[in-house]
Amino acid sequence: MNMYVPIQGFISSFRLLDIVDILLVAFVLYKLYYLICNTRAVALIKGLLVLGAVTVVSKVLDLHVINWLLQQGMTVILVALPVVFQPELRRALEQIGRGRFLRSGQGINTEELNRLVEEIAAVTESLSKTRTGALLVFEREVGLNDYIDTGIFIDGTVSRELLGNIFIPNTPLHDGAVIIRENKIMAAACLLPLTSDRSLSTELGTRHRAAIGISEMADAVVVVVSEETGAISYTYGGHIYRHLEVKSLQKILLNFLRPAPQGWTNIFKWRPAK
Ligand SMILES: Nc1ncnc2c1ncn2[C@@H]1O[C@H](COP(=O)(O)OP(=O)(O)OP(=O)(O)O)[C@@H](O)[C@H]1O
Repeated sequence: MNMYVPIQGFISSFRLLDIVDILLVAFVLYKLYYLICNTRAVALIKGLLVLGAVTVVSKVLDLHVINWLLQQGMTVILVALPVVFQPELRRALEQIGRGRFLRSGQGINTEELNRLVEEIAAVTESLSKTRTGALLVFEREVGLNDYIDTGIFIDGTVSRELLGNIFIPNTPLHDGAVIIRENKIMAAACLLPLTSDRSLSTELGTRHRAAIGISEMADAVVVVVSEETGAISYTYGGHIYRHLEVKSLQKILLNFLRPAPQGWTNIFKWRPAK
């Protein structure tokens, strides 16, 4: 039998639409990768891959009992997934619903971004020196209107003076978080969800737990200044990165908030901020 016949058959039946089909699947997989990278879901996927590999090996070796147990376990895991990963699923659906899944552009230009980051660096440095507690949430693709609604609406351009004023202790706006959208302070004194992660250091109180909590629910990047130590930290994807220098914070913010390249041609060149 000629072994090239199936390949020839495959090539001759290949249509232009199949290329479109493959490109679409590649695009959706790429976007899904962006949604889950730097989240808890990565560890889960690794776990599922290991379980899948063990299931295949047990099937090949005819280990009936182990194979049966693994298959039953898989069913339970698949049913439990939507419950455990409700925040991630909600985030994914929100992005699709807001049309962001297909959008690569953001509303802030490089000049505005540089100014924003300068202002944030200046105010963070001064808050850190005076040991004034602060919580700054930078909205990215996932909308934070639910949390903006819990605070006091401001809608003012970001400046070191305005932010410095907001966080003066014992004033009405200092308690809670400031939420920033592009280069606007949308609201202050916002209430954020606390993380339920029990493995966190006991040094971290509610301010830091709120910063981690919101970063689990959305793709926001959050800057925290500790009232107790003046230490600067940021959170993203449910992780906290502590004791930052102002210079590193500037680089991190530039990276996270930089405008994405515009247009379809650049969509595959774009990389999620790490
Ligand atoms: N759910 C929340 N959402 C927004 N802000 C919160 C929330 N819970 C607490 N905060 C802020 O954190 C402050 C309390 O900080 P706390 O001392 O418990 O935290 P911490 O992580 O130890 O921070 P610090 O190092 O600054 O003391 C509150 O006054 C309030 O401003």
